[in-house]
Amino acid sequence: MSAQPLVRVRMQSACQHSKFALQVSNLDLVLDKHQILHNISFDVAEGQFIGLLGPNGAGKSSLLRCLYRFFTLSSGQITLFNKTISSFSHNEYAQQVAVVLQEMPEHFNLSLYDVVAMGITPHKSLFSPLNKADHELIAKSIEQVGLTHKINESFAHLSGGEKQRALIAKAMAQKPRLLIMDEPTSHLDVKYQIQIMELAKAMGITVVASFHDLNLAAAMSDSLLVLQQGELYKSGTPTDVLDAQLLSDVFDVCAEVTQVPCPYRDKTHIPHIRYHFGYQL
Ligand SMILES: Nc1ncnc2c1ncn2[C@@H]1O[C@H](COP(=O)(O)OP(=O)(O)OP(=O)(O)O)[C@@H](O)[C@H]1O
Repeated sequence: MSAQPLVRVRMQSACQHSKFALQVSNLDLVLDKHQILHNISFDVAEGQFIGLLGPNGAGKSSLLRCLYRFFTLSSGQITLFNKTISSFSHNEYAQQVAVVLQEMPEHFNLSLYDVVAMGITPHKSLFSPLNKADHELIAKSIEQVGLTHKINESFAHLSGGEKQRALIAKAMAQKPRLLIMDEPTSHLDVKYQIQIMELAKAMGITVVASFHDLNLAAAMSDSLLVLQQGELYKSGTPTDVLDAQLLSDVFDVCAEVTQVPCPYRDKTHIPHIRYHFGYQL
């Protein structure tokens, strides 16, 4: 691995003076005596869309689990809007951070509507009923993911992709300031892979999302973080990060990288990867 010096990375190219949503400092994670993450530091400016990349086992889910407090750091610090994440109460954190995972939670007896309504819970006091604005927000969130026709169906009976879209709608109803997504498009057909990421982007909030589709990550992300063997290997804009050398060194594939116009940013280009096949020959 052509390791780069581990520097404190500031991902704020689009907005030099905005405040940081997230600051990760010298993060180490040790599980069962194994060092899973090592000395990870980066800052994310508010409103940035960050793509988290790396091969299988690189530590993407583990890093995201640290961000959403499923794992406790072995050392280092994470702050959300200048406040260390361990100092938030459970409810305060749920008001700020929504999480969409690739695993499906079991909601056996709930309708799609009920599941999306759960997104509003952190903002309601105990036993306070949903009001008209809440119902409108739930219906609008469901409409935005294209599931209005299934609104009263059992969540358990939805397809994998429909469940994933329902969980995005729940995150939208939650109105978070940070959205964490761990491979949220894994069950989706290609149209919804793009649409879900565009919906997340349109929320206008800070997003940290892991991807295996590098072209989708390049198109959606303001900045990329590349992990390898638990370390931050490279970071920067998609154009800075994704080149043939990195794809060979980190992902062990042979590919050609060209620059194509970016659908989201005028006059900018983003990398487009074309993989070469024939590894078994
Ligand atoms: N609870 C755990 N206990 C021990 N080791 C773990 C635990 N969770 C993850 N690991 C290990 O940490 C490493 C990183 O796993 P992680 O799931 O974070 O990788 P990833 O980049 O998300 O991989 P993938 O792309 O395959 O989902 C792996 O070697 C994994 O076996």
